[in-house]
Amino acid sequence: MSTAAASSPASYANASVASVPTLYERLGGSASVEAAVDIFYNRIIADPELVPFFEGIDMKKQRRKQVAFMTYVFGGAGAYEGRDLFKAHKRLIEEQGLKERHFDLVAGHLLETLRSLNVPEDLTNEAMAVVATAKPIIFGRV
Ligand code: HEM
Repeated sequence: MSTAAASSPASYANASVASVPTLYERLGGSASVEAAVDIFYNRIIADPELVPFFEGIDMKKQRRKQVAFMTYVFGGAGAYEGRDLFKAHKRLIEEQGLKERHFDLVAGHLLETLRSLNVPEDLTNEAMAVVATAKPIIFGRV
């Protein structure tokens, strides 16, 4: 019954890759990630505890960098060309008092953003688990 192609390991692997969409695809692709990043930064700059860190930062560029980063970590792109997250936040830690507490506030804004977009809870949890992996990197614990 089975053809040579169907039973060959290579075609079997390809078929399974094609049928498992990435988190990026399941979230809705570029339009959804861009919408989420937009709301996310609007929330951050409206938060009095967080806005001081973004003083003097070009928010248009920042949004673009965050879209690129999230696209990558959610599986939508093969490469991330931005700065290493430890280096990108080093100045904030050393000179502006960035603490893990601020990270938790930022993560909370992402959670509320995804909820406000009615992203299903299982996808939201998956996205939050990916973002949590950034914490030890930013604070130099890896
Ligand atoms: C959820 C965790 C976080 C992620 C995934 C993240 C991601 C990023 C990325 C991708 C960049 C751009 C890197 C580049 O220049 O190529 C960046 C820069 C930056 N992030 Fe974060 N970040 C996170 C947490 C935070 C927190 C907690 C703060 C402050 C409250 C913050 C403030 C900033 C600022 C101010 C910059 C610009 C730094 C500069 O250009 O000198 N980030 N972040």
